[in-house]
Amino acid sequence: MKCLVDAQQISKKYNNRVIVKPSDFQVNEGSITVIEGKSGSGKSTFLGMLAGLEKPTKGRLYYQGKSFYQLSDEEQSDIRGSAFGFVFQSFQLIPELTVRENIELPLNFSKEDTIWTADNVAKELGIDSKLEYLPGRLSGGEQQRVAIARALITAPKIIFADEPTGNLDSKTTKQVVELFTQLNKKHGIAFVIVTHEKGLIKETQDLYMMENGVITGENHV
Ligand SMILES: Nc1ncnc2c1ncn2[C@@H]1O[C@H](COP(=O)(O)OP(=O)(O)OP(=O)(O)O)[C@@H](O)[C@H]1O
Repeated sequence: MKCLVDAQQISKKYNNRVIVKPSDFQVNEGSITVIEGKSGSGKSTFLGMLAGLEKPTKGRLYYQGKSFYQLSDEEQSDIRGSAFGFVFQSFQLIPELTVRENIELPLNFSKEDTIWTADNVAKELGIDSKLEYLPGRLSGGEQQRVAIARALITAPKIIFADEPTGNLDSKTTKQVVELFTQLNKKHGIAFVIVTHEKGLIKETQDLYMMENGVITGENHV
């Protein structure tokens, strides 16, 4: 299995407070990785470091063999824009833009060609009838599907999801989880999901726990 992201002894401190202790971590092509932990355990910070959004205080992060945080800002944004997709708890859709415009936003930041269009990605996620709506008219579950469509449109290798079901009821949570596993199986997209919910994804082989900035669990490299 090919390793996409290889973190070596990454750690984070804020004002001398250790938020994430030095950790090694790998994300493999086509894998589903889940990191469970309580609020404040350091999950979002850890995910941000893996996703190239937050520079570790110490340690190295390699993306396909390149030392990510030693690349130029432009090279870093190119990788984030083309190879990574992001899904957040609060959806982070732009209320003034239509669903179609929200989905197409990342295309402005990606240099790579993509196989997806707003139409076919929306169809895949069952929101094709909502493309011309503003996000405010959609339910929470539908809004998260729009956010997933937006993450998908650049055909990323990895989608990083920070509490993606945190604002959803249990039925919608199940649907979103099914969608992730379906996208993983069908398109080989890797997912890294942080959550406070235990047992969110049963299919995962890569389950970790985060507690007080320490990550535990077995990495199936
Ligand atoms: N930019 C920052 N400056 C200072 N402290 C920060 C910063 N970002 C995070 N922290 C602190 O780091 C700790 C871990 O935060 P983090 O968001 O990573 O945890 P989490 O497990 O994702 O929690 P939650 O699920 O509540 O978001 C918290 O105590 C938080 O206050």
